[in-house]
Amino acid sequence: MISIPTWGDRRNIRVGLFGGSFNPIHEGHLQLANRALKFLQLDQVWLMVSPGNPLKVGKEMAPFKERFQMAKERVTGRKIIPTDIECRLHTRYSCDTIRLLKQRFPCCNFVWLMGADGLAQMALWSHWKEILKIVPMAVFPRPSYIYSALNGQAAQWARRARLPSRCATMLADLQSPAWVFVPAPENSISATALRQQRQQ
Ligand SMILES: Nc1ncnc2c1ncn2[C@@H]1O[C@H](COP(=O)(O)OP(=O)(O)OP(=O)(O)O)[C@@H](O)[C@H]1O
Ligand SMILES: O=C(O)c1ccc[n+]([C@@H]2O[C@H](COP(=O)([O-])O)[C@@H](O)[C@H]2O)c1
Repeated sequence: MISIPTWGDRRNIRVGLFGGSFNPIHEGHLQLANRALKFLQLDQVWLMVSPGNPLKVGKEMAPFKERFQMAKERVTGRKIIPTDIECRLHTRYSCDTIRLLKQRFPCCNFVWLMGADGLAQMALWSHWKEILKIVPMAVFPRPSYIYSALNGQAAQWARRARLPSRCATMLADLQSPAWVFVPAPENSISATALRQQRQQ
């Protein structure tokens, strides 16, 4: 269950929404979540284990329970919170998830977090333009995807909404569309490579 901290004062809490298959969770995911906490000055990152990426139907996928359990075991600390919220909301498409979360948690200012590969293929997502219009977004480098991310259809469509990385600390509080490409160390690890290693 997600517990929302309450501040004695005023402000909404800043939450990074980090969705993924996490099949399995790995160091690249944790690096991204930790970098987001610091660089965007977030209060929490919700690591939303996907019941099933709509673009990965038919691909090798461990059962949801197993992926969620691995995420809970791997994540330490209180700011990165593995959650099954998409199962609870009965959503699979990110746009539906974001719409519902914004309604249910008006005390939260959300930012969508993803690696460069996500932005590179975002134009294949359901209602991708609406996603860009309703939530600010932070994109993190991933080897071999940076060029396709920054030159892809989604980035080009939203090019006027791209802000310099020095704006990252206020991204959660900004009106969307707004997005930042976050400078961060690159890590070539992938869940695909880990699954292949296990099979050898
Ligand atoms: N090495 C990495 N560097 C930066 N971002 C990453 C990295 N690995 C995963 N991500 C990001 O984490 C999120 C969840 O990714 P996902 O669970 O699909 O992992 P993956 O390693 O890409 O899996 P697979 O190889 O099975 O496609 C996505 O936004 C993805 O861009
Ligand atoms: O909404 C969509 O159409 C959509 C299509 C592909 C991926 N996503 C989301 O993107 C996030 C990353 O997915 P994945 O499988 O690459 O880890 C996860 O939250 C998915 O639900 C969403």
